[in-house]
Amino acid sequence: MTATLEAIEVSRTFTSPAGPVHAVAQASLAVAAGELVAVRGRSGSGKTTLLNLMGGLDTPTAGRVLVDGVDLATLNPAARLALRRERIAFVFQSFGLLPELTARENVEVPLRLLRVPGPERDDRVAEALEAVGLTRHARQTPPQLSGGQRQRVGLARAVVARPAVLLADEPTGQLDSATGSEIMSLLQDLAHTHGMAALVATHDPLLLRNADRVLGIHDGRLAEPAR
Ligand SMILES: Nc1ncnc2c1ncn2[C@@H]1O[C@H](COP(=O)(O)OP(=O)(O)OP(=O)(O)O)[C@@H](O)[C@H]1O
Repeated sequence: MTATLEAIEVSRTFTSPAGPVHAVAQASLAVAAGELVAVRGRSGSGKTTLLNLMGGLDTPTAGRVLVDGVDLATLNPAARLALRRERIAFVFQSFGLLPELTARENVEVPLRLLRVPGPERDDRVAEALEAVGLTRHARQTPPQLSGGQRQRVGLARAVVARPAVLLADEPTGQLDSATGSEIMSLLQDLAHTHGMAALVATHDPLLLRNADRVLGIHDGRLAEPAR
């Protein structure tokens, strides 16, 4: 089976006053549709850098990143932006919600960017909120929601555009461990149900039981398995 998300010998080297930093070094990985892969590593091991490369937010110094078999480096900036909007979704530790908008309106944002017509938007937002169990809270704004509920809004917003790839950077980092486990389990359900290739960075070993596969990252180098 072709992988939805693939890295081939990807490296990212930063220059710093102290010399080059090899944040990611020759990383290769493949995530299939409907699979949730966790990348586990300590602070500074290269998780965020790897996720940014996989989502086209950063460009590798060497190697290739493929989404649906398309090498991101072959796309011009407009095509890359379009691919990011249509095929890739991010979930952040800090939720990344707009505090003045309701949960419903936050989830609607990606569909507005994609110019999805109003009635279809309404249906898809309702469906996404239901998938994360937040229908009753649709009219509340983020400050009126708990941390776990906010992250559910973040997940609904991530899946509403039906992306092929879901990237989550420490999505449970701000939550207590029980709520964090619930969110991780929901992420896995969403990946399975929607057939998304999901890549999740975490340093929390408790969350790994909800991953279909776990990779370790250490000094920018991936290793498998890491249980
Ligand atoms: N823009 C940059 N310039 C220079 N060095 C950077 C830059 N971004 C990241 N690094 C370095 O690259 C390495 C990997 O950082 P990265 O943020 O990917 O780690 P991480 O595993 O996500 O850490 P954390 O769990 O703390 O978020 C670190 O040594 C970091 O200092």
